[in-house]
Amino acid sequence: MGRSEDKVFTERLFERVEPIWNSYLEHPFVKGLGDGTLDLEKFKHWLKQDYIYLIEYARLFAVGASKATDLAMMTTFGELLHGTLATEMALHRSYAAQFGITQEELEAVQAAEVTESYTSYMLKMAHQGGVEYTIAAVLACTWSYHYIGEHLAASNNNPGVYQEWVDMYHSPEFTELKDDCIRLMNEAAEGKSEAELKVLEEIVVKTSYYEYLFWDMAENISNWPCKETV
Ligand SMILES: Cc1ncc(C[n+]2csc(CCO)c2C)c(N)n1
Repeated sequence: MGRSEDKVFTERLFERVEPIWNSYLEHPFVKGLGDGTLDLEKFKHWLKQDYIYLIEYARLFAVGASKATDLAMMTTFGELLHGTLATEMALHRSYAAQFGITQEELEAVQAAEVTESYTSYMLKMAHQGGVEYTIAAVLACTWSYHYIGEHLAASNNNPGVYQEWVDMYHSPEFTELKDDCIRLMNEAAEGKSEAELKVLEEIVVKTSYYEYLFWDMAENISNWPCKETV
C-alpha cells in the first residue's frame, strides 16, 4: 500500500498546490510587479486591501498562539505575529506614504468582497479546529508569497518601483517566517490520520485559490459592486 505518510506532509501539499501557485506567476498583476509595468492605481488598490488583510491575518497568529500546544510553538506564533505587524505592515505604510496615502486612509479602507471572504474563511477554520487548522490556514499565504518573490527575483526583469516588494518577500527574514510555517505544519501533521490530513490539505488548497482571487481583485480594482451607490 502506498503510504502518503512516508512523504513529509508539506511535500505532498506542494505537489497539490504547485499548479495553482504557478498560475499566479502568469497572472498579469504579478507579471506587472516583476517587470515594473504594473499600473500604480492597481498597486495602490492591492496595498490598501492588503493592509486590511494583514490586520485580520495577524489575528490568526494570535489564535495560533492561544491554541499552541507548547511554549516553542507559542513563541513561533508570537514571532510571526510581530513579523506581520511590524515588518510587513511597515513596508505597506512606507509604500503608502510614497504614494500619498496616509495611515488614517489605510485604516479606513473598506474590505473588498474577496478580502472579507478570504480572511473570514481563514478565521473560521482557525477557530473551528485545533492549532493545526490555524497553521494550514496561514501556510499558503506565507509560502506562496515567498514562491512568487523568489521567482520574480530570479527572472531577469527589473521591478522598478516594486523592487522593495520583491526584495521583501524573498528576504532572509521572510524565508525564515515561511520555513517556520512549514516546520509548524509538519510537526502538527505528525501522527494524524489520512482523514485528518485531507481536511488540512483542503484548507491549503482553498486558501491557494483565494490567493489567486486576491490577485484578480487587485488587477481589476474590484470592490463590492454597490460601493459607488452607498
Ligand atoms: C493576500 C496576501 N497573501 C499573502 C501575503 C504575504 N504575507 C502575509 S503575512 C506573511 C508572513 C508574515 O508577515 C506574509 C508573507 C500578503 N501580504 N497578502
